[in-house]
Amino acid sequence: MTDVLFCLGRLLAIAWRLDRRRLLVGGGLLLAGSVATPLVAVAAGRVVDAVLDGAGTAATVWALVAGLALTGELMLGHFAHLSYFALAELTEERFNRDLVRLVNGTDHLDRTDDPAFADRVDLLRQDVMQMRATVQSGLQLGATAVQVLLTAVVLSTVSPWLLLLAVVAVVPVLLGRRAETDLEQVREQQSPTTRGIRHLRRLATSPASQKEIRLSGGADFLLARQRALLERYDDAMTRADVRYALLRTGGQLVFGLGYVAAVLGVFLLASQGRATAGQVVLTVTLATQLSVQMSTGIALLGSVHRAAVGLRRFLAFEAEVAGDVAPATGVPAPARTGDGIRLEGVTFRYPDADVDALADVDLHLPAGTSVALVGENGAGKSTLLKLLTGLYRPTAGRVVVEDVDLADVEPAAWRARTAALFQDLARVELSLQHSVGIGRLADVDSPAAVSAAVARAGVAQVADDVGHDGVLGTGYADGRDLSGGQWQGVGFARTLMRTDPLLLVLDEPASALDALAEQRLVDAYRTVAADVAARVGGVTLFVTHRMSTVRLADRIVVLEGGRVVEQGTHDELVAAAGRYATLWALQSRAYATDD
Ligand SMILES: Nc1ncnc2c1ncn2[C@@H]1O[C@H](COP(=O)(O)OP(=O)(O)OP(=O)(O)O)[C@@H](O)[C@H]1O
Repeated sequence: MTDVLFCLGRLLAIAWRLDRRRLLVGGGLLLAGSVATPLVAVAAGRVVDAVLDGAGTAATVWALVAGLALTGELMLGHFAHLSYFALAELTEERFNRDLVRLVNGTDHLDRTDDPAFADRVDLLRQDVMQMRATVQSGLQLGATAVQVLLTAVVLSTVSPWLLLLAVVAVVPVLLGRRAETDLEQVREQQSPTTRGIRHLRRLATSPASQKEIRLSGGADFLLARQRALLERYDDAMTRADVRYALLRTGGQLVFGLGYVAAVLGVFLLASQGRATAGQVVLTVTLATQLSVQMSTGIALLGSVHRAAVGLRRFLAFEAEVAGDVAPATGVPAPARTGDGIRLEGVTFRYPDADVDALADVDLHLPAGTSVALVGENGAGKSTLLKLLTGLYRPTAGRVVVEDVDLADVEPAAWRARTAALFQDLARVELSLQHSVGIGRLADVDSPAAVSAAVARAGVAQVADDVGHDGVLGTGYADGRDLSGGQWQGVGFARTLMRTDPLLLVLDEPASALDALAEQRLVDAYRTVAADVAARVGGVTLFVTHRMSTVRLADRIVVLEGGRVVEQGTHDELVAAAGRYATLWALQSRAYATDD
């Protein structure tokens, strides 16, 4: 019960802050409506007694009271609904906003890569929907409690023994709550399965994967896997539903027996002349109402209880995120670098992985240089970039910028001084202005800043075709879809919104580009790298498998199995006749053969 009270207190306090007028109007109308139900029963009893006494006027007055109470109850309910519906919308919006902030609020990506984290976010989304309804449920629960209280008071005027009926009515409430808790537990245990079902559904229908699925004929395979998961989910939920139904039926049965005893008791009193016919009618009506009120109460309590579980989950998540956000250390990012960036004994292992993705890496990236990272698939190149951009924290060792450990630099300050284009770049389906502008929020609405970034990235043609207000992609509006290479170009422009990065990172920036576009990108990259180097001593780090581009770098670092195995200039590494020289020879030969 403490959970329910805590949840109601918290949500009503939020609703109070969001719109106290609506909360008061909705609550007030519901409370007024709750008086009407017992009043109808009292009036019905009085009508019967008045008719039996031959008191026509009294019968008419009480009949009018009953009619008015009934009409009032319906109308008040309707107007109350308008108020709490609007409140529910506001509450949902507020929690959704918080959720987006929290999911993006951690300083590091470590948990975002974790499937369990995705489960939790999925569940939190459902919790928000549940909490949306709870302001309404909470108010209705209050009104129902008042109804039950009034009903009990009126019943006690017939016989104090009838108060026992209200006590018996608590049994279904308790069993109902127990049933809800059990069901909620099973639902939570099943969340990896439901996530799997949703994932397979998305995989089979999303435009990104549709082509391959269709061509490979994989739809049946996905459907079969989805069916297997659905069966597992249905099995678990059916068992849980049966337990739920049994517990609730047990509770209702206890109340049913109490109800029968109460009605028989009043019949007995009437036969002894100790109760009037009107009181028999009153008891039968109120006892029936009590049953309805109690089951409404149980349902509402269940809904609030579920919301309470969700709210606890939400608050725990909020506290965790707060714990993950480094306290503002006050160490700002340096204005420019003279020494560059150093990795000292850096080791990194992904959560739940068995081996290190990077092991004991010592590396100096001198200020103002452009560095190419080379290595086979899985060598650790992208991981290194993620550590340098501060998205991950090293498991051991440190990244140092101008003698300051990156761990001590305020994450937001470091992020503001890094610009990155990752190979799994985000297709930001907004207007071109915002899709590019979001790269530097201060200039998100500045057409001049976006035009400059677009020009520097060499994708002015796309901007000319689409226009700044033209929507990119077809995800939410009738926008213009771009080719893979054009998306990459737009991503590059987004990266270049940051004009003074200490670290510019490009992970396979040309993987989707044709030869001409690649050349344009390489030219743009060289200009930008030189500019960044001259102005702030920034380091440009890029990953590419194309050796012709690698060759242009001031320095080349070769990674293998998470370790740095070679580094130097192109000429030095070719002369060393090691790993790099082999890769260079392989690609040169391929080009020579192509020729
Ligand atoms: N999110 C993750 N969770 C667990 N392991 C991961 C994750 N991302 C990468 N890895 C593993 O870490 C190692 C290094 O991966 P990384 O993506 O850094 O390689 P890469 O050199 O960039 O490869 P590629 O050239 O294919 O992009 C690989 O063994 C990979 O399987």
